[in-house]
Amino acid sequence: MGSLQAIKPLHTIQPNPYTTLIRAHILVYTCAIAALLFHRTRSLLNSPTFLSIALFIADLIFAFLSVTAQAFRWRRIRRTTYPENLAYIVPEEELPLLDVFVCTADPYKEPPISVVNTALSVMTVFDYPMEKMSIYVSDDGGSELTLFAFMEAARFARHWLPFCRENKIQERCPEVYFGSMGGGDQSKEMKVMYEEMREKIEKAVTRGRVTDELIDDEYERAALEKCWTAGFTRLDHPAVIKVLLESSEDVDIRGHPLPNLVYISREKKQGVDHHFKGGALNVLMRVSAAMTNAPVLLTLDCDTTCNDPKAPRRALCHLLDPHEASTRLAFVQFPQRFHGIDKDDIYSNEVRNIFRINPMGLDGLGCTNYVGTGCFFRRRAFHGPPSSVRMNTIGCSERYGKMSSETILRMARDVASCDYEHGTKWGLEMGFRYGSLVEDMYTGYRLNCEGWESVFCDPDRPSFLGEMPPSLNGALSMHKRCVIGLLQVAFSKHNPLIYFIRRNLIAGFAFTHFVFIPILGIPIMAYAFLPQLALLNQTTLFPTLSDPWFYLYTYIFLMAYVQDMVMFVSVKDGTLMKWWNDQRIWMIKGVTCLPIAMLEFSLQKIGVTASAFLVTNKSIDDAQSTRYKKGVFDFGVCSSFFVLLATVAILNLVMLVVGGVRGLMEGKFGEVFVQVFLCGCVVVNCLPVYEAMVLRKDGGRLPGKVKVMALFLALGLLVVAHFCF
Ligand SMILES: O=c1ccn([C@@H]2O[C@H](COP(=O)(O)OP(=O)(O)O[C@H]3O[C@H](CO)[C@@H](O)[C@H](O)[C@H]3O)[C@@H](O)[C@H]2O)c(=O)[nH]1
Ligand SMILES: [Mn+2]
Repeated sequence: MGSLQAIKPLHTIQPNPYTTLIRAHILVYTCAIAALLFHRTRSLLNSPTFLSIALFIADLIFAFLSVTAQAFRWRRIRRTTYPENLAYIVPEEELPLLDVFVCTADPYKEPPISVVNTALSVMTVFDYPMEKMSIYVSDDGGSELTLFAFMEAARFARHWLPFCRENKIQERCPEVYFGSMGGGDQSKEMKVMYEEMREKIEKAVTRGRVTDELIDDEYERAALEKCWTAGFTRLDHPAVIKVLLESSEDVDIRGHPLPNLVYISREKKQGVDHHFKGGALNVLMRVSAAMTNAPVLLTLDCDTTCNDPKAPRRALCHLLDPHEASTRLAFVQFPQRFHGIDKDDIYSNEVRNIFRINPMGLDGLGCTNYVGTGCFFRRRAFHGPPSSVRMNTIGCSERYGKMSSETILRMARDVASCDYEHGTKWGLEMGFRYGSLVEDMYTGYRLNCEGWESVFCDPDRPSFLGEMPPSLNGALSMHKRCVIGLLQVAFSKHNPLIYFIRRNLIAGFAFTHFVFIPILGIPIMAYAFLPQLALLNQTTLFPTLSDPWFYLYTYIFLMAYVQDMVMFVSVKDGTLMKWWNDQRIWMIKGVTCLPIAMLEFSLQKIGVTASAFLVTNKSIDDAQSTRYKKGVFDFGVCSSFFVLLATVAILNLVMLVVGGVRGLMEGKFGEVFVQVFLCGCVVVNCLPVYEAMVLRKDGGRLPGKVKVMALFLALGLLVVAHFCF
C-alpha cells in the first residue's frame, strides 16, 4: 500500500508558504498588545475613573480575543484530494454504503419543494452507486405537506434519474436545471413533469393541507390518512416512518436501481425536551442504523444542494486512506457556501471567517469544526473515543433485510420515540451532543476532545451550496441564535479554556477564541459609546498625537485590520469590497446581536427564559430580494437590532461634529484626535443607516418608530453623560 500511495496519492497538504513570517508577526503583535495593556494599567492606576475602568475592561477583552485569534494563523494549510485515485485503493463494488441525512423543521419557513430539491440533488449530482445511497429525511415540522412532497418526489425520481443519466445532466438539482435553461425537446417533457409536481406541492402548502384532488392514488391517500389523524399536532404526535423508495425493489423507468428514500418524523410529546436539530439527527442515526447502517454519513440542511459529483469520493479519499492516521478521522467538512449572494455581499452572508478562513487554521491543527451541513462522518465516531472502538478500515456493513418489513419498521419507530434516549448516553457521550444551539460546532468540538480528528475540504468548485437570508434582520437574528449557542459552550463544563487547552495548546486557543467571540459585544459597545460620550465634556482618554504611545495604538489598530483583510482576500473570490462590507457587518453585529444575545443568554442562565432554536426563514419576499440583488440595505422592520444601530449612528454623527469642531476651534485637536477618529470610523460604516433614515422612500427604509426611539435613546445618553462624566 505504502508505495502505491506514494505514486497515487489520495490527498496532499500544502502548508501556507508564509508560515514563518506569520509566526514572527504573531510574536511581535502579541508583544505590542502586552505593551498596550501595560500602558493601560499604568494610566488606570493614575486616574481610576468609571470611564478608564470600563475602557480597560474593554481592552482586556480585545486583547484576549486578539491573542487567541492568532491560533488560527499558526499553521494554515490547504488540501487537495485526488478522487480519481480512489479506485486504486477500493474497487467500485467495495465502496462503502452512504447514509444521507436531510433535516427540515417547518414547511412554511422551509418550502417542501426546496427540501425535495435537496434530496433530488443528492441522487442526481453525486457520482456514486445509487444502490449504496440512502436518503433519510427528518421532518421536525411533523407535516403532511412534507410527506406529500416526498411521495411526489419519489415518483418523479423514477423519471428524473434516467433522464439525467441519459442526457449527462449531472451537476444540478431540478430547480436549477429547469430555471437556467429553456431546454431542448427532450427536456420539455421532464420540465412539464417537474412543474406539475412543483405546482401540486405549492398548492398544498398555500392551502395548508393536502386536499383531495391533489392526491393521485390510494397509496398516498392511505399514507396521509392513516398518520395525520385527529389530535396530531406538530408538537404532539407519534413517530411517522415511511419507506418511500427501497433500493432492493424500486427501479426507475429504465429498470435501474434507485437509492433508498425514507421519511421520518420522530415522536413528539408536549413537555419533553426534543433537543432541536441535534435530537433529530440522533433519531436519523438510529433509524438508519436499523435499516442500512452505512459506515459513512452525510448531514445536510434542507437548503443545501449538492454541486460536486465527486464530493463523496473526496471525503472517502480521507476516510479510506490506508495510513494509520485516517483511523482517527471522524469527519470531513466541506465549507458552507451559498448561492444567490449579491456581488459585494453587503450582509457578509458568506461568513468567510467562520466557514472558510478559520477552518483552514483549525485544519492545520488537526481539528476543523463541524458546521452543520455538507459534512461526511464516520458513523463509529459517534459511539465513543477512537481508542474505545475497533480500528479497521471502513468496509461495507451488512443490511438487516427488507427495510419496509414490519419488524424493521417497528424497531425504527421504537428508536424514534421520545423516551428512547432516557437513561442512555445519547446526546451526552454518544451521537450529536445536546446543550448548545450550535449543536454542530459543539458536537465537532466534543469529538475533537475525545481524540478524534477532522479535516477541512474546500475545493475551488463549491461542493455544496446553501442559502442565506437576504435581509439584514434575518442575518442578524440567525447570528444571534448562533452566538447564544456559542455562549452556552463557553460557559459549560466542556469550555475549551479548561477542557481542551491541556490537550492541544494552540487548538485550545483557537476553540477558546471561537466560543468567546460573543463577548466582543462588550468592547465594541464600549468603543461605540464611551469615547464619544466623553468628548462631550472633552475628557481625553487616549494618547495625544504627540505622545509616542500613540504609535503603538496606531500599529495595533492598523494591524488588526490589515491581518483581517489579508486573510479575507487570500481565500478565493475575496474582494476588497466584500471585505469592507464584512468589517461593517462585524461592527453592526457588535452593537446589535452580540449585546442582545448576551442579555438573552444571561436571562436563560438565571432561568427567566428558555432557549429556543428559531429556524431561519428560507422563503423569500420579492421586494426584499430585489433590493438585495441591487446591494441596497434592508432596514424595513421594527427590530430592536435597528434601534440600537440607529442610536449608535446618531450619537457618533453628533459627536463627530461636536468633537471635531470644538477640537479645531479650541486648538486641542491632538488631544481628542483618537476619539474623533473613532466617531469617524463608525459614521463611515453607518452611511447606509443615515441614508435609510432620511433619504430613502422604499420599503427598506428605517421605520419611523425605530428612528424616534433611537433619537430619544441617543438624547438620553447625551444627557446622562453630560452629568456623569
Ligand atoms: O428543531 C429543529 C430546528 C432545526 N432543524 C433543521 O436544522 C437545519 C438548520 O436550521 P436553520 O435554521 O436553517 O439553521 P441555519 O440558520 O442555516 O444555521 C446554521 O447554524 C445551525 C446551528 O449552529 C446549524 O445547525 C446549521 O447547519 C447552520 O447552517 C435546518 O435544516 C432545519 O430544518 C431541525 O431539524 N429541527
Ligand atoms: Mn443554513
